[in-house]
Amino acid sequence: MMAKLFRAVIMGPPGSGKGTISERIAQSFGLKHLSSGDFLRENIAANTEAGVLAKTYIERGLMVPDHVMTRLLLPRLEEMTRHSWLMDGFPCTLTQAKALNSTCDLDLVISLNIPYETLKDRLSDRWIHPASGRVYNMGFNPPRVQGRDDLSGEPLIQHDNDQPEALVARLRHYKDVAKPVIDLYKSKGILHTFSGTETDKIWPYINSLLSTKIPSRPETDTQHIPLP
Ligand SMILES: Nc1ncnc2c1ncn2[C@@H]1O[C@H](COP(=O)(O)OP(=O)(O)OP(=O)(O)O)[C@@H](O)[C@H]1O
Ligand SMILES: Nc1nc2c(ncn2[C@@H]2O[C@H](COP(=O)(O)OP(=O)(O)O)[C@@H](O)[C@H]2O)c(=O)[nH]1
Repeated sequence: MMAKLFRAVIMGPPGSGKGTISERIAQSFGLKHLSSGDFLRENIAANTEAGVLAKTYIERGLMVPDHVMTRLLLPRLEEMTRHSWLMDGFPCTLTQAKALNSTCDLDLVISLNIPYETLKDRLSDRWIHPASGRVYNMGFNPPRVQGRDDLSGEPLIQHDNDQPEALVARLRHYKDVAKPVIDLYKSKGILHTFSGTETDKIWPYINSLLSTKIPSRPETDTQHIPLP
C-alpha cells in the first residue's frame, strides 16, 4: 500500500528562518524542499519566458506578479503528485493560496513569528550565493572560507534589500499580504505558529509536531526509503 503523501507550507517574514528550517525538515523527514526563490532562479538561468519576466521584477526588488508565480509553480506541483513536499516562499498572497488550494490539499502550514530586531540583525549579516540561493550568516552558519560558497567556492554577496533601510518596508508588505493567507489557513485548522528568536530553540517544537504527523528519518539510517 502506498504511504500517505504529506504536503506542507512554511511561511514567515524575510529572515525568519524559512530556508534554514526547511532544510532541517527535509533532512529529518525526507520531504522534498521546494523553494519559490529556487524555482525562479532556475527559470532565470534557463531563460524561460516566465524566468525572463520574473527577472525584471526581482531586479527591482519587487514581488513577481501572482499570475507569473502560479503559471510557473502549479505545473511543477502537478508533476509531484506522487511526492511529499514542503514549500517555502509560496504562497505569499491570497491569490496564490487560492490557486494552490485548487491544485492540492495541504496537511500543515508552519508560520514563523520572529521579532523585528532579530530579523534586522540576521538579515544585515546574511550572505548569499546568488547562483544556488544558499544562505550563510556570519555568526550562525558562517561559510568555511570567509566570503566564499562552501560548495562552489564562488563569492558570496549581500542583498541591498536585506539592509535595515529596506527591511521595514519589506516587513510591512509581508504583513499586509500574508495576513489573509494566515487567516485562511487558520480557518482550515492547519496553521501552526512558532515564535522565538533562535532557530535552534524553535526547531525541537517543529520537529516534535512533525514527528506526530510523519515518520522521522534518523540521520544514521542509510537504508531509509524516503517518503514518496
Ligand atoms: N511567492 C512569491 N510571490 C512573488 N514573488 C516571489 C515569490 N517567491 C519569491 N518571489 C520573488 O523572488 C525573489 C527571491 O525569492 P527568495 O525567496 O529566494 O528570497 P527573498 O526575497 O530574500 O525572501 P526571504 O528574504 O523571505 O528569504 C523575491 O525577492 C521575490 O521578488
Ligand atoms: N543568528 C542567527 N541567525 C539565524 C538563525 N536562524 C537562521 N539564521 C540566519 O538568518 C538568515 C535568514 O535565514 P533564512 O533561513 O534565509 O530565512 P528566510 O528568509 O525566512 O528563508 C540566514 O543568514 C540564516 O543563516 C538563528 O537562530 N540565529
